[in-house]
Amino acid sequence: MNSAVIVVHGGGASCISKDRKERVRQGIVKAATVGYNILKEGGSAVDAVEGAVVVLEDDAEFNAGHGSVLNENGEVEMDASIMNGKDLLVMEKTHHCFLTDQGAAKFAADNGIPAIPGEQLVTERNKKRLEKEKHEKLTLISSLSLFLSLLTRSLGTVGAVAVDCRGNVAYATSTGGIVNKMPGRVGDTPCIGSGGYADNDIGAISTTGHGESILKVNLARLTLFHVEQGKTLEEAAEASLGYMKSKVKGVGGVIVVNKAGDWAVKWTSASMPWAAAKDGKLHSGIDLSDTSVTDLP
Ligand SMILES: CC(C)C[C@H](NC(=O)C[C@H](N)C(=O)O)C(=O)O
Repeated sequence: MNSAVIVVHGGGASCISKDRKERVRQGIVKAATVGYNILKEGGSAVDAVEGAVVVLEDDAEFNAGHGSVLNENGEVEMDASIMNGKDLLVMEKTHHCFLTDQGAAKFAADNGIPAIPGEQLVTERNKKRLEKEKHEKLTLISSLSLFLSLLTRSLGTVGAVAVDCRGNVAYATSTGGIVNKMPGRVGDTPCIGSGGYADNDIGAISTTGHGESILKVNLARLTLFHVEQGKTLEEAAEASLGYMKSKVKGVGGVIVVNKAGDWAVKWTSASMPWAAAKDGKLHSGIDLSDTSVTDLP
């Protein structure tokens, strides 16, 4: 029997205020705990990553589901993907890999998923964020302010990777994308190989960061390629994030697990809220300096 492992992330954040930090940590810990309990009850890795990501989608602190950032028109347009490492299956109820817009809405309705009006996902914080972004875009004069605005543009994409007791791995990633994006913009998050990847023979990974950069280097598959070549999860993550930075100046973060139950978290953004549950212990952190380990209930 494999030991169950789940790792979750809450995006590649920039500087988070102290009180928000606490709410973010609570959300991340809750998601990891929910996912871990699913695994402990014998649930599959796919069920665990889905359960963990749903917790974060419902939490308005994160840029996914309720609390998603807004596009140029002030609307929510979300991207998400999920994958089973057992058979590389992306969907359980269709053989297709991608569904968008009206087709996705019809598929959800046909499967009994209740429709929620887009406005219900819009929060005051994100309305303000869009206004600020639009204003800054008009007044940007120095490259420093451009850099700072890029750093704060989008934070709170969510993701999870897990190994279940049967040794299957899975990932799920979900996001509202980047604030003030063009309607119709598709990021890395729904794209298999960029927003994540899962293959029992290698491992599972979920990514966050500048979507256009992640897409250009296929960050998820690139990281697992390094694992296939014999690097440790940590070394592989460092190599792929380093490549993305040097090649396209993109920052981001990844969480990775393998069948053996090894796990790693790595980021080149200022910080990345994350939590990992394994062997009854919960590891979590936001900045490089604040990793903590506690016993799970
Ligand atoms: C500045 C970055 C590190 C923030 C990061 N953004 C995303 O992950 C966006 C997603 N990959 C996309 O492009 O649609 C976040 O949400 O935390």
